[in-house]
Amino acid sequence: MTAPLRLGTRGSALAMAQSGHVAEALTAATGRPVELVEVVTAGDRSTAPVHRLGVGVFVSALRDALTAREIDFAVHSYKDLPTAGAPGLHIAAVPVRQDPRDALVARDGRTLAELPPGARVGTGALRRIAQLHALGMQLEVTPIRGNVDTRLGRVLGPDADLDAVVLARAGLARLGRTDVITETLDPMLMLPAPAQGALAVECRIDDQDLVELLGVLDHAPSRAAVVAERALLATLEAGCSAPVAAYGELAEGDAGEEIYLRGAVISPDGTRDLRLSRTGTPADAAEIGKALAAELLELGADSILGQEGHAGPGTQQFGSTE
Ligand SMILES: NCc1[nH]cc(CCC(=O)O)c1CC(=O)O
Repeated sequence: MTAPLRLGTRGSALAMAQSGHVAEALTAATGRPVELVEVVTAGDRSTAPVHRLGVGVFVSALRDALTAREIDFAVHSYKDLPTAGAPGLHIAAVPVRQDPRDALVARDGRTLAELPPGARVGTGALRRIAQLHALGMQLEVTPIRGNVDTRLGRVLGPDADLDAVVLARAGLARLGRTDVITETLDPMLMLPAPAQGALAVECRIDDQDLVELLGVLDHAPSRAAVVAERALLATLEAGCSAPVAAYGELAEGDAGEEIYLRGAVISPDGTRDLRLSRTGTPADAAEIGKALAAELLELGADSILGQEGHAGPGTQQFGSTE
């Protein structure tokens, strides 16, 4: 019998759920047993605000464990990965992406349009804060953090102090909690984070057999969309905490399969809101992302990103939460 493959994971409910799904899918496709190995990250041990720690702390402990050969592969929420890759490591698969849209969980079953002026809406990500302000609804946007249950408790719990929270639909779906969603937000109102809803399955690049084995989980359309969205983010030299949104959709066009990429850069107070889109073939995903970012820069995206909250090139791993 072959030894089980060691899948390193954080211990949070969300991380365990998505690692468990990937483990099951891999065993189903290849017959190889997989065991989950919990890796405790500095981010899990600390209660400091994530914008001070940076989401990089969640990722780097897993990458250290990979490099040290303590685990064979790891599953990350793709949107939490810094745009710079890790030396010696390789993203062997981008599995089928979940619905990348954001979700509203509001009291009394309300939709976004039903929230009155002054309604208190909690969210951690600058990208969401900026887009909520840009709606011009006089929402009182409150920064929150914590795991999914903690955030939901701010609206649904006995000590609820908020009227609504906005969080990724994919996270709720992986935890089996889509029942609490009162509205899945249209990307016209709330464009998702680059790579939201996608996972990255990473291993050592010199582990040739494993690179190939994990490849069975790769979903080409999901990878193309993520490549386009992340190329946009990287070209803007923005990190996963910046008020940058991107969403690539694949559809059958006149000239075969096409990718429709939308991108946005919004000032945290919502007063400046640049949105553009671009179409091309999935094979050109990275070029589409770069070109769209270049257009946004021509319109002044860099002056928005220079404002508060932009980590800047080289320091993106210390950005705040998305
Ligand atoms: N850093 C938070 C984070 N990272 C990944 C997800 C789940 C969604 C996804 O995988 O994109 C979440 C929660 C959220 O944004 O509400």
